[in-house]
Amino acid sequence: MSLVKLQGTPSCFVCGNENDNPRSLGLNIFWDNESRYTFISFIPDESWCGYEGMVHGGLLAAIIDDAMAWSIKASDDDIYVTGKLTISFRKEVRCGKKYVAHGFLERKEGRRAYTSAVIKDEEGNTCVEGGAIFIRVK
Ligand SMILES: CCCCC/C=C\C/C=C\C/C=C\C/C=C\CCCC(=O)SCCNC(=O)CCNC(=O)[C@H](O)C(C)(C)COP(=O)(O)OP(=O)(O)OC[C@H]1O[C@@H](n2cnc3c(N)ncnc32)[C@H](O)[C@@H]1OP(=O)(O)O
Repeated sequence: MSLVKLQGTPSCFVCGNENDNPRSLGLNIFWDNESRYTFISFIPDESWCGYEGMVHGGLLAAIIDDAMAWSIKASDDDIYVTGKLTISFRKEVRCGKKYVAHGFLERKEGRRAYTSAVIKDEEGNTCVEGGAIFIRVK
């Protein structure tokens, strides 16, 4: 594994910093140059919950979205926005446990970039799967 830290977007809800966005989760995003995927490690706390102890699915979707956006951005200076996002919640994500998200750029077709992502627990179980079509805006 050869991880490179990506710069993040200062005001981003997922990968920003507390000065530019006090509500940001402040997650660090890394790029694995060998495996060609993004790497986001996180331990959700109670403030991430929907039901008690269970992490809110919308918040996991935001992490998945970021993991995929940065899989494009890692090798492309153009700006892409999420056009279509799909999520499958396979296994509950619990507060206080450690997880990792990976985003993959599958292919590009014209202005579209097709991506996929997973969130796994420490045992390697897939908890969330995602897919997206991003559209290049410039
Ligand atoms: C925009 C400024 C952003 C500034 C950012 C600055 C710095 C960023 C730096 C680093 C960023 C790194 C990481 C980012 C971190 C987090 C990422 C979060 C991402 C988001 O959270 S971002 C918010 C949610 N996102 C939106 O807020 C999009 C709203 N929406 C639109 O802005 C338009 O809807 C748009 C532009 C999508 C299309 O509009 P349009 O008029 O330009 O293009 P048009 O409709 O002609 O489609 C052209 C081709 O895309 C295909 N196409 C279009 N839509 C599709 C869809 N939904 N599904 C499948 N294919 C689709 C067509 O089928 C056609 O395909 P074809 O060319 O083959 O015919």
